[in-house]
Amino acid sequence: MTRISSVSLRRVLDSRGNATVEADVLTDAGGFGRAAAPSGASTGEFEAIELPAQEAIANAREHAVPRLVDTVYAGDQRAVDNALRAADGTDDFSEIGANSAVAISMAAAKAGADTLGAPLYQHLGGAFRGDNFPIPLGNVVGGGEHAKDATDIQEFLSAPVGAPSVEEAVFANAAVHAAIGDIFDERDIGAGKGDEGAWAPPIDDEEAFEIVDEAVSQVADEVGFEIKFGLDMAAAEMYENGAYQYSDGEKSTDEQIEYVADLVEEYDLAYVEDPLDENDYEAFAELTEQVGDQTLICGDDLFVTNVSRLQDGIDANAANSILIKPNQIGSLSDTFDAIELAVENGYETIISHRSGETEDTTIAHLAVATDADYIKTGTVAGERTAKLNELIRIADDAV
Ligand SMILES: C=C(OP(=O)(O)O)C(=O)O
Ligand SMILES: [Mg+2]
Repeated sequence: MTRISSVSLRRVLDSRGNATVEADVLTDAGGFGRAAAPSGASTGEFEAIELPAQEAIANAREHAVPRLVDTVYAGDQRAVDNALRAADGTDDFSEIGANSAVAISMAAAKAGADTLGAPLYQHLGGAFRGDNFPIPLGNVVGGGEHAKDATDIQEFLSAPVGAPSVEEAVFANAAVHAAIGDIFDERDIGAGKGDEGAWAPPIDDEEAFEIVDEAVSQVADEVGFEIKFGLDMAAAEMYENGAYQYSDGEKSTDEQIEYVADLVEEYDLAYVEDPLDENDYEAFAELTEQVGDQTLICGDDLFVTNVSRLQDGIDANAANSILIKPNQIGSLSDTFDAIELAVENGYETIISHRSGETEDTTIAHLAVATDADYIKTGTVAGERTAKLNELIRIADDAV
């Protein structure tokens, strides 16, 4: 039986050294699941609410745990998530915290899988999943909200689109990261690392483009398959007083559209996330019209894994892909609903980590379970390699 027999919550560290919520769920039959909530730094305005960890834990213990224990079956994910929604009573999980909600939701899924003796990706995705793997987008250079005194653009992402296997793709991204480190050494550029393990160099975006382009071509030649790159511009963070604020001046919305369209052409970008402000569906639609047949225009802060915001985007023809972050919406059921709506409407899906992470590997399983096109989960750093290594294990039938 997958009936939940206990839910324990505790405060643990995330990769930035902040407190986050970890949940353990046990079932009558001895099934066990553990999951922890990640945390964003460049969060979207419309995300579900993350409460301070202790407050989220106290509120979830009072309101959510009694509704789950001895009542709900961990194998019935909708019932788990409906109980969390009912316990919370708000649209944005501001009562029990999206951090408690998502940790419990993911831990219950793992407990359900464990009770059934199935890997998580199979419990979530069914018997026919496990043969297709997402392309990992690997953050290799970055700045923005993730590192001070580095690039304006938040993330430069290696995209090994021609890799014959997920394992080779993961190693290609690590090789691009290493090649960039070598180029910095040659140019005497001292670079630290940002929150996600990407290089955080004190250079302008133009030089970063040149270096990433060189590293990607060099590694592609070495490995013998195509590697492109992409960006997370996190433009909502730059948008102030009606314009996009760069270190060397500001750009109007029209100038930003032109700038991004030119970058797509010049560097043959595979992917551009949040190139425009999170409230500007119209500008997203204009850019998608211009370059959407050449690249992925992805909504992260724009859609926040929320079906209603995604539906608005579909209606406006804004973007052609969606970033999926379970903690932006607070439950796996809501996450699946967003993925389903995206797929039905021809939007590609990119399952994503947050800048604050733990060793939790749920998103690797989620990507395989939903046959996602891409996964964005870093390149190096233990909390990132935890997910990448889990993908390699899934491909090797070793989970
Ligand atoms: C992973 C990201 O960063 P954060 O978690 O800080 O929102 C992102 O913006 O896509
Ligand atoms: Mg983003």
